[in-house]
Amino acid sequence: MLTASGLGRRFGQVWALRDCSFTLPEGRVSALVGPNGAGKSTLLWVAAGLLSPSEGSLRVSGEPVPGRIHPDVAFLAQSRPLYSDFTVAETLRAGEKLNDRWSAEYARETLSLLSGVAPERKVRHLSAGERTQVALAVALGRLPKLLLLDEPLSDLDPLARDETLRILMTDVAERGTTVLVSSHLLTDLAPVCDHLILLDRGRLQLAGEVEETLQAHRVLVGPAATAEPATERLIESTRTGRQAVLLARGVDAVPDGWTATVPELEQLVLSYLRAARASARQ
Ligand SMILES: Nc1ncnc2c1ncn2[C@@H]1O[C@H](COP(=O)(O)OP(=O)(O)OP(=O)(O)O)[C@@H](O)[C@H]1O
Repeated sequence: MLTASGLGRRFGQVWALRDCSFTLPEGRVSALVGPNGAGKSTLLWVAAGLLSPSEGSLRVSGEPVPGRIHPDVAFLAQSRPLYSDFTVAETLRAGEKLNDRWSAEYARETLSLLSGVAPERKVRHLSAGERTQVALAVALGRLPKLLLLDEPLSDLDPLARDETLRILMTDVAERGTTVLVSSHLLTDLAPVCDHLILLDRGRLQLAGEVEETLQAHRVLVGPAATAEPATERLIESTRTGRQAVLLARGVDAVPDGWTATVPELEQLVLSYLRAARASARQ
């Protein structure tokens, strides 16, 4: 559905995105994670066709992304661009006029499942969370094949967050939508995402199936005084008193006195980010 090859985007001298190659699995939810300034929004803008790549290429359904939003794609930008003078009902009507493919019923239903923002309310009077919900309803009303969401959960209360994730899962299950969603709220996202893209300072740190990626790693805990177990790649090693805790990829044998467990998603992501930070400081 979405394939990036050697993708990069530069703003002046700064590369916001560099040498990114990955393929998003169709009909699945992919989480796009990374610290502030990692390049997540830039990647979503390029994927939406609203920002051109400085190098490499990006294809949606096998075709190069045009310099405008593709009819099969819906993008929820972080700024939630909506006309502030419109009411919610006028916003949904505009969606109908501006899109060849549009389901007024689906947009209305999404909105009512979320918060039931009254249709006569002006967009400029909505709270940040209510704007997000209207923007999400507009995005889904386009019946996209690829849904790009930039921090959709950030200003939602826990109930709306839960409902949003439920709506996304239903959409993926019933319409086979491919979703790429950026978020700092990894704990919320973990139960719904099948695929992970981890960015740091514009570079891809990890890209792959969540379960496969977790199973390829181990958290090793053992006595700090003994030799570290042999691993294919040591990501992070920390020592607290007499105990050593390692996160590693490709662990064949676990020596006596050591334990090995599969990491949690959040633990894996944090280890990769700390390791990338440490190597950048050297
Ligand atoms: N229009 C722009 N002009 C100049 N620099 C930009 C522009 N947009 C982004 N950048 C820079 O590109 C880098 C990546 O920014 P981006 O917004 O993509 O990160 P992000 O991962 O979405 O961050 P956050 O989690 O804080 O939203 C940052 O260093 C940012 O300052």
